[in-house]
Amino acid sequence: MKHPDDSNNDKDLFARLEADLAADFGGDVVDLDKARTARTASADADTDRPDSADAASAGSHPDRSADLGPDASDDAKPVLADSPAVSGPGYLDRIKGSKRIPVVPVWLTSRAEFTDASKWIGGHIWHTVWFHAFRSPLYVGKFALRTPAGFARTVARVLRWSIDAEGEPLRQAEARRENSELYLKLSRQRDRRVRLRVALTLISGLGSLGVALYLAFGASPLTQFLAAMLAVGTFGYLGAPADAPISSRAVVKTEVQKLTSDMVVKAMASIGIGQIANAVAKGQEGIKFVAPITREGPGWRADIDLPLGVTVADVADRRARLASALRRPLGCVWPDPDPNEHEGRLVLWVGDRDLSKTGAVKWGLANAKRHDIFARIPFGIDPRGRAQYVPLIQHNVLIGSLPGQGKTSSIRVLACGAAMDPTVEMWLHENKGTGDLDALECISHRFVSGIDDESVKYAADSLKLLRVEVMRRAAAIKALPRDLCPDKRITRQIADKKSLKLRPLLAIFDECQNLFAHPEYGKQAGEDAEFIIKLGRALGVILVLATQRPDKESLPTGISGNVSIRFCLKVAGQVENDMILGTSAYKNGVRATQFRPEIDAGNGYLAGATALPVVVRTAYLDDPATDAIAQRALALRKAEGTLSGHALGEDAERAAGPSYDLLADIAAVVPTTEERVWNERIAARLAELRPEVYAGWKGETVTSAIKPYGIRTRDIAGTTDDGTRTTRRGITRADLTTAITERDGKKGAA
Ligand SMILES: Nc1ncnc2c1ncn2[C@@H]1O[C@H](COP(=O)(O)OP(=O)(O)OP(=O)(O)O)[C@@H](O)[C@H]1O
Repeated sequence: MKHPDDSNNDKDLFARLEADLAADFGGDVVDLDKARTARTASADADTDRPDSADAASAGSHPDRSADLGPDASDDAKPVLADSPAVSGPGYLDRIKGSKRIPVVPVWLTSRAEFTDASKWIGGHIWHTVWFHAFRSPLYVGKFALRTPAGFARTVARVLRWSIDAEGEPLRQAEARRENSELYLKLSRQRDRRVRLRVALTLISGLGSLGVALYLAFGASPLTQFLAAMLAVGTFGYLGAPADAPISSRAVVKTEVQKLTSDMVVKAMASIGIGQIANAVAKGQEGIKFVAPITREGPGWRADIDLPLGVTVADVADRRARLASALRRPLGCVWPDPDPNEHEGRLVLWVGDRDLSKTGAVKWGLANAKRHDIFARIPFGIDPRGRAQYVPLIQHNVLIGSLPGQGKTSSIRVLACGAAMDPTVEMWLHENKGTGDLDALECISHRFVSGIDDESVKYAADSLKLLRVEVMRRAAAIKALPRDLCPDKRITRQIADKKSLKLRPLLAIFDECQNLFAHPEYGKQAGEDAEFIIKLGRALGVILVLATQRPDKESLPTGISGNVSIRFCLKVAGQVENDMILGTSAYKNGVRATQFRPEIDAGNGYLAGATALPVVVRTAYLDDPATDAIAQRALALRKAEGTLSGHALGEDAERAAGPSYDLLADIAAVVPTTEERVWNERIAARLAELRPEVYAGWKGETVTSAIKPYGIRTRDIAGTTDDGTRTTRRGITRADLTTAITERDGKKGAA
C-alpha cells in the first residue's frame, strides 16, 4: 500500500535521482517522465509482493537514499553494500581522507630535534677528545715500553726481506718435488734479489746509523726531542701486541639490532594472540605492515595493521611478552595506537635504550632567566627523546600514581615553570608534610605544608577563597571592553595590567586525597574544586591536583571528569588508570599500569597536552636545583614588585582572600527588618556598596558566592520594582545571621 505522503517523497526521490544521474552520466538528459512511469508500474507490480511496502518506504526514506544504486528508480529495494553498483567513497573523498607524508623529513623541520642531534654529536666528539687527552701521558708510557720490541721487529723484518726469506718455502717445495729446472730458476732469482736487497739494506743501515749519530751528538735538543718522539711513536706502534691496542675506548657503543619485519612478525606471533599465531603457523604473516619499518628518533618504528578483531589494547596488554619476544628490555618497547586510524592500527616503536635508563632528564628551563606562563612549560622527554611540554594557561592538571613514583617531582617541574614568570601568583599546598615544595615558600602568596587538620583546613580555605576569586574574575572580565578582551579570557596583555588584578594564579594541591577525603572539609573542598575547574580556566586560575589514591572518595568524579591535562605515573589497576587518564583510557591501550614500580619512577602517560596521550619521562629537579630556581624567581618578583601574601609575611587569612568580607557586606545591605530578599537585589546593592569588587554581579553570582558558607538559596515571593508579584531565588536574613555566627564562632575557636 502506498503512504499518502508517498507522492511528495517520490518527488524528492526523483529530484535526487535526477541529480545523481546527471552526476553519474556526465549530465546526460534523462527522460524523467519515462522513469516515473516505469517506477509507478513497478510499484504497482510490487504491491503483490509481501515486502513491497517496506521496500517502497525504504526507497522513500531520506536516510536510505544512500543505499540506492543508480538504477534504483526501477525498484526501491535496498541494494546490498557489496553489490558492484555500490562503489563507496569517490576518488576525491578518498584522497581527502588520506595522510600526506611530509616532503621534508621531520628531523630537518624540527628545530628541537635538529638541535638535540647536533648536541649529541658535539658532545660525543668533545668527550672522545678530552678522554684521550687526559690519558695521553699513559699512552706515551705505553709507546716507550713497546719501543724496543717494535725496533727488534722492524730489524727482523728488514733482514728477512733482504735475504728473500718469503721465497724460501717455495724453493723448498720445488726441491722436494725434485723439479730442478724451476728450483734453479728460483735460486737464481733469489741470488739476484739478495745481492740488490743486501746492498740497499747496508746503504740505508749506514745512512740510518749516520742520522742516529748526528741526532745523538750533533742535532739541537728540539730536533732530538722530535726525532725521539717520532721513533718512540713509530716503534711503539709497531711493537704493540695485536690484542692490546694503545688506547682504550672513549665510549662503548650499544649495538642494537636493526628491527626487521621478520623479527616483528615472529614476536607478534609469540605473544599469545590466536589470530596472528595461527596465520604464522600456516606460513602467512598474520599482520600487515602499512609502511616500511623506519628509523624514528633513537629507535625503530613499525606501522602495523593487526588482524581483524585484534586491537592495540590486546597488544599493549602483552607488552612484556612482546619485549621478551623482541629480546629487548621492557622500557624499549612501546606499542601505541594511532588515533587517526582504526582500532587495529598499531604503531610499534622499539627504542635503542630503556627509557628508565635515561637517567635524570635535564629540565629545559634549568638555566633560563625567566619564562612566560602563556608559553608551554618544558615537562620532560618522550621515549623518542623529544622534548614534551605542558600548557598551563587555559588548563587544569591532574596527576596520580602509586606512592613514590614521581608525582611530587612532576609537580615541582610545573611549579618551577610557573615560578619563572614573576606575574604568576603561587598558592602552594602540600598535604603530605614532607616539605617537598618548601623551596618555593619564599615566593608563595599562600603556602602550607602539613597533614594535620589545620593544614588541611588551610587548603580547604584556599579553595573557598579561590571560588570567590573565580567569581570576582568572571565579573571583572565581563566588564572589560570587547576590544581588550574579545574572547572573554585572560591574555598576556590583560594579565600585565596590574590595576585589573587578573594575573595568572597557579594553585597546587599535592596529596589532595588528604583534603578531599577529610571528614569535615572534604565535601565542600571537592565542590569548590569542581567549581574552580569548570570556571577558572578562562580566568587565569590554574588548578594542579596530585593524588596517590585515585578513587571516588579521594577524588570527586566532578574533578576527574573535568580536568583537561592528565599525567598518570605507575598505578595499580584499570580503575585508577581511568580515574586519572579519563574513561576508556585503559580500554584504548593507554595504560599506566605497565610501568614498573620504582624502576619507572618519573615515567608516565601525559594526556591532554598533545593530540595523543604520550609516555613522558619528566625532568628531575632535586632540592638544590629547586632552591636555585626559587631564588631566581624570588629575585624576579622583587624586581617587579609582585611578591604578595605569605611571601611578605602578611596575615595568611587576610592576605589570601579578597580584602572584603562578603557576609558582612551582605549583612550591611540587607536591613534586619528585611526578612527575605532576592539575590538579584543583593547583587545590585553590593555593586553599589563596593563597585570595585562587586560590579557586574548578578543573582546567580551571589548564589554561588554564598554557597560555601552554607546559606541556602530558596524561592522567595516578592514584588518587582514595577509592582508585579512574583517568585525569585533569594535568601532569608535568618540564614545569613546563622552563617555569620557559625563562621565567627569557628574563627574564635581556632
Ligand atoms: N623524573 C624523574 N627522574 C628520575 N627519578 C625520579 C623522577 N621522578 C621521581 N624520581 C625518583 O622517585 C622518587 C620519588 O619521587 P616523588 O617523591 O616525586 O614520588 P611521589 O609519587 O611524590 O611519592 P609520594 O606519593 O610518596 O609522595 C624520587 O626520590 C626519585 O628518586
